[in-house]
Amino acid sequence: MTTHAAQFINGEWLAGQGEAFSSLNPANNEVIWQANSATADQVDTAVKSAREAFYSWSDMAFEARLEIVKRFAEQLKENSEELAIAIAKETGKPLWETRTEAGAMVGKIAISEKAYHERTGVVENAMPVGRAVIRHKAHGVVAVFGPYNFPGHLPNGHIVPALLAGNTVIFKPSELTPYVAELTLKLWEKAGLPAGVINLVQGEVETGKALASHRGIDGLFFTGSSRTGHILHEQFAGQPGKILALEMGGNNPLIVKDASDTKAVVHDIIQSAFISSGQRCTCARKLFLPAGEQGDAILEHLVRATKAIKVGNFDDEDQPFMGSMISNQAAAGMVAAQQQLIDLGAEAIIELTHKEGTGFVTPGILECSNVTDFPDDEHFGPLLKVFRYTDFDAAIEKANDTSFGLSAGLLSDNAEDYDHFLRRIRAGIVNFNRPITGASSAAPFGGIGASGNHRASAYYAADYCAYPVASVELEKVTLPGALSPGLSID
Ligand SMILES: NC(=O)C1=CN([C@@H]2O[C@H](COP(=O)(O)OP(=O)(O)OC[C@H]3O[C@@H](n4cnc5c(N)ncnc54)[C@H](O)[C@@H]3O)[C@@H](O)[C@H]2O)C=CC1
Ligand SMILES: O=C(O)CCC(=O)N[C@@H](CCC(=O)O)C(=O)O
Repeated sequence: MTTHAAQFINGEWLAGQGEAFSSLNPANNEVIWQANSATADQVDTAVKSAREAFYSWSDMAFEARLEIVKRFAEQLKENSEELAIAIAKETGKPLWETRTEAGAMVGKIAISEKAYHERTGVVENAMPVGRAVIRHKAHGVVAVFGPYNFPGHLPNGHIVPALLAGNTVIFKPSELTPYVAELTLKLWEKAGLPAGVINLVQGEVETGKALASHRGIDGLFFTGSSRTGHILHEQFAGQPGKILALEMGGNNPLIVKDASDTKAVVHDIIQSAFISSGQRCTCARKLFLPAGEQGDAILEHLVRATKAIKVGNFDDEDQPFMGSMISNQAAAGMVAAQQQLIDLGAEAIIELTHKEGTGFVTPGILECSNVTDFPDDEHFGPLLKVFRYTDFDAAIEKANDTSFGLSAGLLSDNAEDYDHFLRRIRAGIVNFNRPITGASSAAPFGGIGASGNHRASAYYAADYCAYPVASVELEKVTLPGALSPGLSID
């Protein structure tokens, strides 16, 4: 495969002037995309073109911006199958799942329009003299960083609200999913977005560093690992004028207590732990099961159902539940993580296995109740750690024993247990009798602790895409009826 013009800067597709890099289909290592990365100079040009486009874009009426964003939604709909296939090829996720990702990208437009009005609209309040008006203004030029696991939907969740609010954007996708990013930008281009309003800089970490450290950006919206998020947070220290929104990983607990429908419990555990081959930030990593017969029965059933999970190619006619992980390296990392836990005293109830040289793994379950020195790491793959408990409060305490705080769930027939759980558990997403993956775009999406910096995305993305401006206004300069004591204006 030859290299090609993969940088979209000021409305033009340009060849990168940096190192070449490529994207592989993780199921068979076929090269599906190859190009040269953007250099720091090219990132600089992209920032300048976004700055130049800012006034004309932000001065446009909201409805005019919305019209273009809606044309993008039309493009997404017309090209949804091509996009779903691209996501599947590049990430390894099965087509049934990537079709929902393409659908979520379309859904994001109406939700972001609603959120713009409801969270950042114009509000007027009468005052004794004049009126108080709240408006919101775009920050300016913002950088969007995306992860590989939802290469379409998650960057889109920053880009759409950012553009609607009037910002101009420089998008740096994951270096593992450049192909999906390129296709998405081509749809923005077809939608007629003016030159410079969105720019794409492709590359590996060096390109990301050049963009994140560029003095010309007014903000950075990041979805990715906690490790990178923390680096960015340090880098942004001492720059209070720049907005930084961090959506990072999790080490998410799911507790089962007195739930009578074992099949439903097992279903919700599997959906929570193994969907997307465990590569969702919301995936359950720790499962708390009651000690005793009830927990034994659930575990037995879970083991049976997990062993029956179909793993396969994204385009298999008989669709698998799990596709390949993002890369051979990520898959090998899961085997290493499993071994580390076993060395610490965990027992493999089902061993996670890796088809070497590919991203394919089978799901694993580890019994970890006796591991004392448990690492607080996000293992971003299909490896579920089981803990048995006798006391509900002790289980909640252990569930909270993490620096992360993204998602958490309770499966129970007892609503009072949920009330208690909701009060005690520390997470931004807390579910009851539902899987802890599959969050709604119509709700805020974000975590606390090492999972985020209190700037939730999805429905609340509008909040970090604009700043509020408070004005006290009167049609004409008018002398007040009563002057302040000690004043005489003759
Ligand atoms: N909370 C949330 O909304 C979500 C969080 N995630 C998290 O994302 C992670 C998986 O995504 P990855 O692509 O592996 O994340 P990552 O942190 O490796 O990369 C994310 C982006 O940051 C860039 N980057 C990496 N190092 C950088 C640096 N030093 N300076 C500037 N840019 C840099 C990458 O090139 C990429 O564009 C998981 O930890 C997952 O939990 C994924 C989806 C949703
Ligand atoms: O961003 C949104 O519109 C809603 C959040 C969302 O879609 N979350 C997904 C995937 C995020 C991840 O875990 O990587 C989910 O909760 O399953």
